[in-house]
Amino acid sequence: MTSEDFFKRIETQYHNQLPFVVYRKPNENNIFALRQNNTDLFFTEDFTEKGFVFSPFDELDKSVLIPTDVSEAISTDSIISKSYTEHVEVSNTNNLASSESKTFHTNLINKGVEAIKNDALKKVVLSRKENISLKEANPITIFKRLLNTYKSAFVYCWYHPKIGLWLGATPETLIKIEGKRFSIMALAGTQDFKGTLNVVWQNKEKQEQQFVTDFIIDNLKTAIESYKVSDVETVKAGNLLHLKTMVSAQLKSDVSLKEVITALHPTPAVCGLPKEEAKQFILKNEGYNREFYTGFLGELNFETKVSPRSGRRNIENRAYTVTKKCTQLYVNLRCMQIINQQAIIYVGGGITTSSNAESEWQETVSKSLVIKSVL
Ligand SMILES: C=C(O[C@@H]1C=C(C(=O)O)C=C[C@H]1O)C(=O)O
Repeated sequence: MTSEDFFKRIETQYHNQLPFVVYRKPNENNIFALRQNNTDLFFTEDFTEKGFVFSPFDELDKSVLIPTDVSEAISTDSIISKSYTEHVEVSNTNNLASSESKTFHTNLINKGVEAIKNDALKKVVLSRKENISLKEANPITIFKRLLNTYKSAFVYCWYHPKIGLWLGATPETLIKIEGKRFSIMALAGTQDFKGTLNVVWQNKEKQEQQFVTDFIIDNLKTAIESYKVSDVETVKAGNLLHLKTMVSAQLKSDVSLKEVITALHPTPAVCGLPKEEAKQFILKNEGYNREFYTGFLGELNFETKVSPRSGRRNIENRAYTVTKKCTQLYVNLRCMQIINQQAIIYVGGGITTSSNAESEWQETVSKSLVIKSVL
């Protein structure tokens, strides 16, 4: 489908207030969309359903599903758009609120550090939201800018008339599962990108990233056959750098996707350690509802044709190509919600015993630029 037709269909869907999701996976060209043909609100019961899942931070809240069987699936392989370079004017009307917001956030961070020093927590990810007034708020235009700006992110725009409209460009994969093989990303630690990947990381960042890797292994130990952990790598995400490792493993045959997701989400990359205590600290102290920020989203139980990994490439062998269930979920970071003429941007960072409130505040400011730069 041409990109004009593709985006026309998305615009029509939005205009008719029907649910849809449009997205592009990291470093890929194809842009996919699901257009739901009614306004019903569907939820996943046990993650055996097929569709695009949109899950909140608090796992006690329900995960929304755009089921494939009531949706039209469309795709295009490029974005050719006249409008994406138009600049939407931003007027930041909350400069006053911003100094209040800084005081609130730095106090929150100090409270987090105190809880860690008192041994109530080991790590906690603390966040805030920021409102920006938009003069023009066409989400499809903003989505195209995100596509053009963040090639290595998972870029999406998700809409349901009964929930709202979310957009984002996240650098973080929660999990990829193909059959019983899976990989999980442990991403944490942040510094500004200053032209090179060759940078020095402080112990604070190394430690907070290690917490995430250890958590993944500890929590999945009984569910997996064996596992491999990659070396720690510095990766670029927009104007920022993070530390990343990949954990790959084979799931035991009797383990369900629901068990894996329950064991993982929310990871210490977005919540903290111990998980339940950190979550309670967040719910009690952040002073707002994260909703879908730091939740996860993506393709649930999509069918993909997989060829055998080795063996002779002959016709006989090709007959063995199998259809496997594939799930690719991303953590909902570097995201915003659009309500009327307002963009609500969500940003946070990991707090450990050696966190400094001023630099943690600055980190959220840098993270907010990922989204602000396309508004
Ligand atoms: C919480 C966010 O990001 C997470 C926190 C990070 C950190 O504390 O360094 C880095 C990447 C993400 O795991 C966010 O972007 O809002």
